[in-house]
Amino acid sequence: MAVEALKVVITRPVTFVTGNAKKLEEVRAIIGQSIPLRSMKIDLPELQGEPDEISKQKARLAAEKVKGPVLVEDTCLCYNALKGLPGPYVKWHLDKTGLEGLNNLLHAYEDKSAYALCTFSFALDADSEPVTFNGKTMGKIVPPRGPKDFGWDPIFQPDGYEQTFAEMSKEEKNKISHRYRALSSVKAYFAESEFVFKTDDSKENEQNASDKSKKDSSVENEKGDSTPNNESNKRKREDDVDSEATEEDGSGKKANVEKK
Ligand SMILES: O=c1[nH]c(=O)c2ncn([C@@H]3O[C@H](COP(=O)(O)OP(=O)(O)OP(=O)(O)O)[C@@H](O)[C@H]3O)c2[nH]1
Ligand SMILES: [Mg+2]
Repeated sequence: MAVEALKVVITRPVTFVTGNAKKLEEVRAIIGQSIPLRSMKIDLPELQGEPDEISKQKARLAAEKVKGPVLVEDTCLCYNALKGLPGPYVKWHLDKTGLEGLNNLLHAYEDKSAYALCTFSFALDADSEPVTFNGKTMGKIVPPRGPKDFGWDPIFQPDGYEQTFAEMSKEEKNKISHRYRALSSVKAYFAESEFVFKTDDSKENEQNASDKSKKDSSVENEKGDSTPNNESNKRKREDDVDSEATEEDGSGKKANVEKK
């Protein structure tokens, strides 16, 4: 009885909210079946500040939209010579100046060391304080090598490896990446938590994932409003989540979280 009283029953899968299809791909590969998960494309605002606060605020905004349990993440690429910059602002550097620009930022410095940082936040609902999980991979910034299909992977060479993230197989990257490390903590948190998932619709959500004809939801079309330049908002980035990667039940149900 006492143990049951501590259980928190969650009746909907955790919604991973992102606008980035490549992130989603890696998150799915790393999480596997360990947590009931679906995804939703919402372009959350690009916030300023420290990584933990940015990630927590993303979770609060996502939980307000989803009205249920959410997982979000924010990724930083931090140069030691620049005291952690570009950090959370790497997306705009990449968009505006490309890989070459990201490389040139270190032109005047001998120290090319850097780290990739991933900060996940989980919020049970819009009223709960988000819980944050970090993962870091140390490495250095090098001239681009490898396929250019995901962000700054071609210029990041993790310590102890001769290859950049882009040159590695996905399986190899997912064993050592910032995202893998942060998700290890997320998985441990759920394994040790008082949460019990009773998600009748988990089958349905898996089907939605492979339903290629599923149309974009109204939530999906909501845009964050902090993009510094409308032009870059209009441009379809190759790593944007497309309708194929979107799973959304569109129910707008209230948070299905019962505290027993
Ligand atoms: O080479 C890479 N390897 C990675 O492992 C990785 N993870 C993220 N990124 C890029 O770094 C910026 C983070 O910004 P970010 O966290 O705000 O992401 P995002 O806006 O694309 O999606 P989201 O915020 O909707 O989840 C964006 O340009 C991402 O494309 C990566 N690039
Ligand atoms: Mg973002």
